[in-house]
Amino acid sequence: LRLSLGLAGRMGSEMESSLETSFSSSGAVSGTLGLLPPARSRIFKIIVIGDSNVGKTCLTYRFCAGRFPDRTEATIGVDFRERAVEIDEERIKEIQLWDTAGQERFRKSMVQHYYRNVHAVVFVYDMTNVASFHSLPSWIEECKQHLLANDIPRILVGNKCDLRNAIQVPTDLAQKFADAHSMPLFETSAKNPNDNDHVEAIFMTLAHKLKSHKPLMLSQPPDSGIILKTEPKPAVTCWC
Ligand SMILES: Nc1nc2c(ncn2[C@@H]2O[C@H](COP(=O)(O)OP(=O)(O)OP(=O)(O)O)[C@@H](O)[C@H]2O)c(=O)[nH]1
Repeated sequence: LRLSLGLAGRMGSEMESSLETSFSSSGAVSGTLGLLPPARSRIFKIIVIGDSNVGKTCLTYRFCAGRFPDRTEATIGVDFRERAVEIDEERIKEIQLWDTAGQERFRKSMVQHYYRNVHAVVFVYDMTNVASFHSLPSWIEECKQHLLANDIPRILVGNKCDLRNAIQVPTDLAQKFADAHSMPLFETSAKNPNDNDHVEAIFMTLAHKLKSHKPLMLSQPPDSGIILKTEPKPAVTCWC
């Protein structure tokens, strides 16, 4: 299921408490999700941020659709992808991945919406592009500026590890950075699921960390799209 909201113009101030979403037949389809999720599902909102071209769309697609997309275009605004998962044999939870635009011109008007009611953040860099690694402090700074609580789980993901001969960011350097910012580091490939840390395992690890968080509530209006209503901020959870 892909919930698409590409244009800033569609995101008015009512977005603070609700998101009007629309279905896209061309989008990612969850392996376990029916056409409409059950009412009152638990939703974990995870934003995926990093420079343009690092592979945010491919990573979220890999997790939600189970494969590498045939082609991608620069994300405009934000794309949502969702997948229902079972955690510790508990009832189904919705993992909602916000695939944000890396290009400044495609994100600036809606950036404040990304950061509302976030449960976790995934910072992505491209292992074959050292500039995307050097940009990470500015992404961390952006989170700070949007008053993201310090205790919100964050992870660092180096993508494209399948391009072995082109690696520019050594693991030990990335590990030092991750340690300095108290984040776990994962190196992966959205393209080749057999390389290093599996995308599936990365997001499921995050979901396990989140399971004690207070959920967003989901309700279904009688004759329109789905409305996701936010509850008060999630309870504090330790990321350790
Ligand atoms: N070899 C390889 N290529 C990848 C991988 N992940 C993404 N790519 C390629 O990298 C390019 C950018 O991928 P996207 O997922 O669109 O990047 P993005 O970070 O979403 O970019 P923006 O939407 O502009 O922010 C595409 O050509 C992908 O095919 C990977 O794991 N390995």
